[in-house]
Amino acid sequence: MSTDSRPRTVSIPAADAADRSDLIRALETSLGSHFSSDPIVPTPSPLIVVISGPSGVGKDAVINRLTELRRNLHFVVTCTSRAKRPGETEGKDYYFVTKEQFLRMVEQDELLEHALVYGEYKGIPKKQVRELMGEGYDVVLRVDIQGAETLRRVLGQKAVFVFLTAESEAKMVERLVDRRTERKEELLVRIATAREEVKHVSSFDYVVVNREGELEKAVQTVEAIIDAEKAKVRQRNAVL
Ligand SMILES: Nc1ncnc2c1ncn2[C@@H]1O[C@H](COP(=O)(O)OP(=O)(O)OP(=O)(O)O)[C@@H](O)[C@H]1O
Repeated sequence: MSTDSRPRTVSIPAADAADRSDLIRALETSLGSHFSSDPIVPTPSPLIVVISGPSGVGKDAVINRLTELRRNLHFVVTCTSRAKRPGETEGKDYYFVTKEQFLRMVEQDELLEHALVYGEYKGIPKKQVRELMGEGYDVVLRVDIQGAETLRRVLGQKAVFVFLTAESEAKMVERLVDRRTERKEELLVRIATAREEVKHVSSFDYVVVNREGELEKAVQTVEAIIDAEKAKVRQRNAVL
């Protein structure tokens, strides 16, 4: 590569008639340096996407589809002390641990956030987030509203916070009921909690409505948010 950056007087061939590489070479010579193929802006930093919202709005459904579509996005599997539901897989949906194992992780400061939710512990292992981001992956964290508030305190603007909601309370309840994974007492608590939780939307960066039968559209909106975040001049640069 030439180090002499002084412009030279060269004759530049006519743009409409000249051979393409002759023209480029003459432009380079005239400007005193080669045209660099290096990226003009650095590769965007790995992103932490926090997806939250009331029970039954479709967080799992959105995240499952999102990670199918975006190879560079990894779901950070939460640890929980609750029992496995039918169809759930260890290490894919959750890491299922005993209460004692969970409390040991808390003691050893291994969790980014943790909470007691409907009588069971849930928490996000720091190690997994660090390792994935170290390998250049974007990560998606799935937390309830309480967890999102804790993460906002811990991470501030280092992560992007997305509030997912159904289009109405009625739709949200229908989804929860149709899922048939909660007993009636649990349903009551989840619905009462959801009524309070929707009031917290203002502390999020984005809100996405997951309308009945329109899961793909909700997923596309979250993808658009990630793309916009990647195009930001000032990146969030999360370092844990
Ligand atoms: N857009 C949609 N239209 C219709 N059904 C949906 C839509 N999105 C999700 N569902 C269904 O609604 C139910 C609840 O969704 P999901 O389990 O993903 O919610 P969640 O927010 O993860 O709930 P929780 O916090 O209680 O685990 C599931 O049976 C899911 O398949």
